[in-house]
Parts: sequence; C-alpha cells; structure tokens
Amino acid sequence: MDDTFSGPFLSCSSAHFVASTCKLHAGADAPKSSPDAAPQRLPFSTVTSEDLDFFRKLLPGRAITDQDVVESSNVDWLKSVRGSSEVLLRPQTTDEVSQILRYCNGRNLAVNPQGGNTGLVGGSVPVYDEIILSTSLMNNIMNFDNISGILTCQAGCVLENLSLYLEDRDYIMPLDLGAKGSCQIGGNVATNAGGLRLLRYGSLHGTVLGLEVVLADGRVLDCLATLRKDNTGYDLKQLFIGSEGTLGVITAVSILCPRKPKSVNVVFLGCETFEQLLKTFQLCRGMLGEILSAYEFLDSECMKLLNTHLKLPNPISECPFYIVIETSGSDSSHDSQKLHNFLEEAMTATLVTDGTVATEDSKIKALWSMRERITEALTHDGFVYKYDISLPVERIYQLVTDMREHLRGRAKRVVGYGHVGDGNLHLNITSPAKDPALLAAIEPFVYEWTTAWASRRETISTTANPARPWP
Ligand SMILES: O=C(O)CC[C@@H](O)C(=O)O
Repeated sequence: MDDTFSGPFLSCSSAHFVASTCKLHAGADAPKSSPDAAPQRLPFSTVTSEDLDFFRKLLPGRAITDQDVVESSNVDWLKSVRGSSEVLLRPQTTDEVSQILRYCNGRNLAVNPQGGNTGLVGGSVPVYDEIILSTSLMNNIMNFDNISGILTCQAGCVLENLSLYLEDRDYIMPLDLGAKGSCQIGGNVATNAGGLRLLRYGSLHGTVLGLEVVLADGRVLDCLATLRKDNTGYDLKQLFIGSEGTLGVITAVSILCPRKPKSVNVVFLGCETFEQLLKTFQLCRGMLGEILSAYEFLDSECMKLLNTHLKLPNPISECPFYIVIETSGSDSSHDSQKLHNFLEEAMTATLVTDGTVATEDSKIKALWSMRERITEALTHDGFVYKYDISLPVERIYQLVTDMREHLRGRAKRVVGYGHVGDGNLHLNITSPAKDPALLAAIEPFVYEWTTAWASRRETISTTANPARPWP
C-alpha cells in the first residue's frame, strides 16, 4: 500500500457493540430507519437510478432490487435487527468487488459486506440503507495442496462445503461451528470465529496463512500467501482477522488444514458443580494430552431448553452441569485406552457422576447436537439477549449465577454454555418478548462485571465467597 486507507463508508458492525462483549440493540419491531440506540445515519448518498444502471451493467442479473429477495439480507438470523437496504449486490470475482467499492467510494455510498448472515450480534445486516455486498457467489475453491494441507478459496465458500471437500482428501477444516451449513469462510475470518476446535487447532490468527482483501477505495491488497513461515515484512493480514468488514472486504483466504483424525471419540458427562467441571478439565488435559480436541459445557437450563423445544432427550441422568469432550487421534486403541483411564480416574475421584461415550458417527453427531443446537433451542424461548464473553476460565460460570441473582426472576431464563478450553462463555438471557426494562437491568451490569473481572490479574480461587466485593 502506498498511501493511507481512507474510505469511511464500510458499515461498521462494531457500531452494534459495546466493549468486548456483544449485544443486540434493535428488535425486529424497531422502526426500520432508526434502530434503538443505533448511531445516527451519517451523511452518505442515497442510491440513484444512475447508480443502479452502473451496478446492473457491472453485475448482469446480480444487482438485486426485488424487495422480497433483499428483505432476507436485511434481517439477521435471529430476526432481531433489521436494516432497510434496497440493493443487494452479488459479485463473483475480486475485480467486481473492487469495481463496486471504487464506485461507491466515489459516490459516497455506504456498503455493508455480508457473508452467510449467520452472525448473532447484528453485524451482518445494514443499520440503515447501506448497499449489501454479498459474497455468496464467490464460492470457488482455488487450490488445495495435498502435501502441505493448505487450502485457498474464495471468501463465499460455505464452511461445511469446505469440510466435505477436505474430508474426501483426508483433511479437515481447523474450525467447526454450529452454523457450518450456512456460514462462509470470509465471514468466519472477518469475525475471527472461534468455534469448537479452537482448543486443539488455535485461532484463525494462527491458521489463516493469507488473505486477499479489497479496500474501501477499491484497491486490492494481495496477502494471499501460502507459506507456513513468512517473515517478509509486516503481517498485514492479521489486521483483517476480526475486523468485521470495517477495514475492507475479504475476497479470498488461504488456510492451513489439519489431517483428518483416524479416530474420534465423544464423551458426554455430568457433574454436580462448576468447580468439579473445572477439575475434570485439568485432569482431562493431563491425561488426554495431545488427543483432546474439544472441552465444552452446558448447564441444566440449556438441557431443559433442548428437551422442551427440540425434544432432544438427555443422554445421561440429570445433573447441574454437562460436559462434551472430544478426542481426535491417529490410533484408536491408544486413544480408547487413554480415554478409559481418564474416565476411570474422573469417576473414582467423583468429579463426574454419569456419562456416555460415542465412537460411531451417528452417536457422535447426536451427542454434539446437545451442544450445537442450544442456540436454536433458545430462539423458541422468546426474545434472546446474547453475550459472548471471554474471562479467566475460573470465572466464566460465576457471571451466570451473579446475573441470575441480579435479575431476581425478571428474565424467563438465564443460561450459560460455551468453550471451557478457551475461557469463552455464552451467556444468554431470554424473555417472552423484547423487554426494555429487562435490558436496562442486564446492561451495563454485564459490561461492568466483565470489565472488572477480566482485567483482574491475581490468581482467582474457584471457591471464592459468593458475597465477595467486586475487584
Ligand atoms: O448462541 C450463542 O450465543 C453462541 C453460538 C455459538 O457461538 C456457539 O458456540 O454455540
């Protein structure tokens, strides 16, 4: 890049957020042009018939103005936030993205990049009438190197399609999410999605080797390296991982993929306290070591949601907390032996009270759905306030209990689940309908709590007095 990036028109999804946690501000019933608490519409131009002529010429049949079609891109997956865009653009190539952005920059038109529109924090839809730039038709796999395991593809490839493509070649994607059937790799990178395998394969900051990005003024930044080690200058691609579309539109990704494990086991366990759940995690890390690939948890409120709304039966007896452990290795007898030893030890030490193990695909999928389908189950409960929070792992469940106590029955349900291995809690609070009074009780409490505990440095005891003062 030879000059500074200036193009303040890419829609900033972070405008929906406060601090490091995420929240929804606007309900589906909010006035279209002024979502609650959203920033003022900035003085961008509005789309004219000349603009539409330009888009239609550039993208024949792919500059959509039919409102029935545009509507589904104006609304997020949760149907909680809604924009009022009248134009949906579906480029197929990087050059088309570049031409769109160059034109919009010249015309001062706001643009909202959109991938699979599976985000849960309102970042993938317009706030006002921004042009929606969808990457859905940019879905070609460009290259796969069977020796290095490096995949290069366009940004609109659906995660599950990439996984299926790789599985045929004895590889897997380094990330896996409940939304895999619709989410796109460009959106995964733009939001720095973590998912269920982060514990094993690390974050996208490590596995993404290269990116191609179109900047707001249409220039193409080519950092699409396919080298595992690349010390040639600044690692610019890192800026775009988690930038949520604010710095540019990711058009292609190269990513390092692990070999497909030859043996996979999934265990579903129950335990009485969160402290025991953490002790089980410690034991598990020590005894399973390199084959541990996921350590996830859900609480009993999540289990009730799965039972009630999705009719998924609890595979074990009722417990306050449930754990999903996955192992992935290359030798099934070695892995089974390690798992057996770990389970024996966990039961003997009465860390866990019940459990079941799966080695066949269908049972593995059934156990994983107890964790992956909580988001879906929650939507049947009414309106959902969602918070995706990273904390020292010892603290993650304390926020759930403190929030329950703080709300004292004002919410329908306060549930906690998430990625223990990453110290990442999904705190979800439901109410029969959107409830401004409930929101006022949740916020800023949740942000103050998180900031106070996340910034604390000293070692935290897992048996802290619940009446402790805040740090
Ligand atoms: O529903 C949520 O709040 C989180 C969804 C997803 O990130 C998950 O880990 O299941």
